[in-house]
Amino acid sequence: MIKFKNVDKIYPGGFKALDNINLTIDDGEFVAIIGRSGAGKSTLIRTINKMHDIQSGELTVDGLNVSTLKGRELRKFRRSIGMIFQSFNLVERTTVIKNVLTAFVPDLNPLRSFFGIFPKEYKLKALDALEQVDILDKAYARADQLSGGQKQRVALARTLAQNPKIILADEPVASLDPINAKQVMDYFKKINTKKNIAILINIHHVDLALEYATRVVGISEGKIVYDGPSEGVNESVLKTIYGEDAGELHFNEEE
Ligand SMILES: Nc1ncnc2c1ncn2[C@@H]1O[C@H](COP(=O)(O)OP(=O)(O)OP(=O)(O)O)[C@@H](O)[C@H]1O
Repeated sequence: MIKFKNVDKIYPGGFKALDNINLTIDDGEFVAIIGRSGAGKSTLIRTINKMHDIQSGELTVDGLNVSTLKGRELRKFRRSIGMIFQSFNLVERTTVIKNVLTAFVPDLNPLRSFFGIFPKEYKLKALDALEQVDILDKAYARADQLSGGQKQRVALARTLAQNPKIILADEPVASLDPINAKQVMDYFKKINTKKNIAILINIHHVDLALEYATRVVGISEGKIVYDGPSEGVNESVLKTIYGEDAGELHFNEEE
């Protein structure tokens, strides 16, 4: 369970990017975070694995106070939380399987890690993760030979290899065409339902957010202005989140 209690995030320079956030996310939920550019979506997601520190309030994950974590404890904590980025963050000039195997680097002794020697058990786990996102046939292809959608599936496999309880995804489909975007979203859904992994996804595509997430959190100027089921997101909610420009989203209540 992720719990924000009166959380503020203030960037150096004094900009308040999160303003009194109160939010509880249970195990296995699929939550989309939506809002205008600069609303604070990335900041919110990145406080959860302490990529960003908070300034006040309390943020806990399964009872652990995130602010107090450091060193080995923080590294262990981060391994239980997968992170997916818009830009995939793969090592392009190496194979797909080696990219997935990087998930196990923290488990290796330094010598094995230096030479990139992975025990068979880890290779089998990496292949299994690739199979879960149906990309096993590309295991020995170089990452730079894959399409954007395939790269994001490899990134998902690498995250799955970590055996996370939570996956944070920061605009994971923003650079994909609509077909690949839907395909990647299908894998998020599959992982969420089959493995009961909580998914928190920042997304600009409102249609995809409503189709895939069961819960939507709308952010505006660092504040939560909507938190409820996807079905509850109507035109007036979109106006609250996006302002009057929401009309341009062509939201259709009858869909
Ligand atoms: N390192 C930083 N230093 C100062 N201000 C920052 C920093 N990172 C983000 N901000 C500001 O905090 C606010 C929230 O940024 P954030 O990236 O969380 O927004 P976002 O909703 O994810 O936007 P986008 O959809 O464009 O990615 C923005 O006004 C941004 O300019």
